[in-house]
Amino acid sequence: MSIPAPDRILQTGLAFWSSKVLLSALELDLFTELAKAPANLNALTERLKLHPRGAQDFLDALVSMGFLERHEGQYQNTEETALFLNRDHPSYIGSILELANHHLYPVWGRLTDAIKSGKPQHDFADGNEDVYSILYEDDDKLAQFISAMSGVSKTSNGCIARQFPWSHFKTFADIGTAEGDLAIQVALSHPHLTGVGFDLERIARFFNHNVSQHALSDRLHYVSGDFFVDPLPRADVILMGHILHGWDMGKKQFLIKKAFEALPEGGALVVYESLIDDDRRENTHGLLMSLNMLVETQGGFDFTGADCCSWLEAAGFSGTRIEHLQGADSMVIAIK
Ligand SMILES: C[S@@+](CC[C@H](N)C(=O)[O-])C[C@H]1O[C@@H](n2cnc3c(N)ncnc32)[C@H](O)[C@@H]1O
Repeated sequence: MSIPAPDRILQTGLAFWSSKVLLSALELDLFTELAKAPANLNALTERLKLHPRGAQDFLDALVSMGFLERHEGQYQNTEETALFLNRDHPSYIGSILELANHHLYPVWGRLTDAIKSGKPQHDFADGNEDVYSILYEDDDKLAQFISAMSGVSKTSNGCIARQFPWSHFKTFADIGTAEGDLAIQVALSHPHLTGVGFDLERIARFFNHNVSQHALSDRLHYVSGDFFVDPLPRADVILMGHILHGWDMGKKQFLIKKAFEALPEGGALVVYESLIDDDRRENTHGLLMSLNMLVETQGGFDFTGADCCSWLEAAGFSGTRIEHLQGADSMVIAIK
């Protein structure tokens, strides 16, 4: 009979150590600095303005975690960090980690209060404000959040562009598009499509800038609106990425109904999230994402594929099916 070991308990209980080392490395722009050229301890200590006391342990912790390499005293990025954590590289995904470092890390520090009270844990959480109206009051936080959305969604967006049967459709609308990464990836892969990004008015400049950088302004357009107030743009395919999980049950149903109304017969709704497995015991990321909605929003929660299919069918959709995208993300496809 094997005796249980405490290793996993300790690893999880202290996981914030390694998490914070990675987040601080990003905050210090270490990976971007090393993308210019490998450097030794002294050079990095000076360039990043580190105190000598912790510098070597910090850098070697990153080596041991597999985020840096060290050869003959010279530190350099790994293939992974060079690709994803160098701010100057097009595949940079660090913006979600920047959001985690500045915003989520302190808010998650109050998780116990959230679990006991059922309330979000921002400083403003006692009011009834929605998280966006507060986050978007500050230009820097807005820019960070919008770019973080592309960081967290980029890989799944690429899967949706490849996996969904786009050849059957001509138009699409991405609801809550942020800076339009999904719309751009879909349009780049399928030149016959035209699309709309729909989001709050304050996001327009981020979307338009991103779209023009990809020379897609002739096929992708922005429509400003509030999805709780304004009609959704009409299109053959409506996409909702990480939208429904941010809201309570009534608002989820309201948005699904609006999507149904905006689609033609035969049109498709694609909902994509970190769907929780139906038995609620395997997709840890999906379950933690739901707790993230607890600390972040007034009533949001994540859900299983079966939950989502049943809500879509209740709204009149048929032919619902679930397809895995990558990592913890899956999409639910439903036909009107
Ligand atoms: C969690 S982000 C998801 C962004 C993107 N779809 C993705 O998956 O990366 C939610 C998006 O919904 C937008 N949003 C929030 N409330 C909205 C509202 N009332 N009307 C329209 N868009 C809204 C936000 O501005 C944000 O871009």
